[in-house]
Amino acid sequence: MGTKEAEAELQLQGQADIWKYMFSFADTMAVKCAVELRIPDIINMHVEPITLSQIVAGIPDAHSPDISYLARIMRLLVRRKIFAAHQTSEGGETKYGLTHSSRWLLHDSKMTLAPMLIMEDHPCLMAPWHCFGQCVKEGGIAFEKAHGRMIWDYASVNPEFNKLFNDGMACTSKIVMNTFVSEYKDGLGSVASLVDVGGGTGTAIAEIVKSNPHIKGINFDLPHVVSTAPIYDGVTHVGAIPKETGKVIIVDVVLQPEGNAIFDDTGIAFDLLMIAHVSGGKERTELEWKKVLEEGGFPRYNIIKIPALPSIIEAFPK
Ligand SMILES: C[S@@+](CC[C@H](N)C(=O)[O-])C[C@H]1O[C@@H](n2cnc3c(N)ncnc32)[C@H](O)[C@@H]1O
Repeated sequence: MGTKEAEAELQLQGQADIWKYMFSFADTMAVKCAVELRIPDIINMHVEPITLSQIVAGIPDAHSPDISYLARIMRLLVRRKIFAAHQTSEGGETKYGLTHSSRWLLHDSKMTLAPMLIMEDHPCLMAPWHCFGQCVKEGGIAFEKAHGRMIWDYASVNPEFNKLFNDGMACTSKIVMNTFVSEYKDGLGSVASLVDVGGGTGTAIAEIVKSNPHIKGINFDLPHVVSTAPIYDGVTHVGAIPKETGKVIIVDVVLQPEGNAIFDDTGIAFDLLMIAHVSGGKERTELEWKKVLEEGGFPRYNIIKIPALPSIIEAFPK
């Protein structure tokens, strides 16, 4: 290929990339629609792949459904491997089944990302993403620019948002803790009491205590969050870290900006999420964690990689 043709090809690819990024949100909205309509649950209930009419028949309150819209949304979702399309016979109706991705979107499953997806893609939490330019130009907090107050204040006066947020966090915690308790057995053996700082409604500490009944669990969060938290055996509130024997166990992303592991891209997106939703929050590279921990009086640390988005960071006081 000559230089001119190669340049033209690169230009065309560049244009195609921009079209793709311009409409990346279409994937998000299509998945959100499927979760809102509980399509994964409807398919799961039937056990076997089902037709569009069967899907529509299972959608609650669909009084005058438009199946052609659903067909077009499903076409994209099949392309993205969220659902699998099965052609039963030549010219026969397509049937839709679950995939490894949509199994994570079942509402009534112990391990689900559905509440997190509904939360993150809610207009209220999407609005701050539109304020990034403003943040770069003048600093400040994206959520506050979009909603006039910080996220935790907003949640404290808006019970519906408080529930949306806490439910999203709780389902994510359950997934991460499932991996955490099996991958960090040794680290938990010697722990007598454990404080989850900013532990939300206590899902994480409850999961830890359930499989480690020797641990006294303490869930620490804001009053409007704790007041809606379920009661868990072995979990109470407030605590402190003993100087000599204590450690801080952090379960958070360790960014690998150049990395190619399966969660590395999502880690970078989570860092932007921190700009969008919280004040001063960020995801950190190992070097940044080291600095924060040293400044906080925890000069020794281990990073334990687990098969999950976050890693385990054990930090020990001087
Ligand atoms: C990103 S959420 C994490 C929730 C939980 N750790 C989880 O992973 O599911 C951050 C939590 O910090 C809590 N929080 C924010 N500021 C706080 C403060 N000053 N004191 C205690 N908790 C706080 C929020 O209410 C929220 O539940």
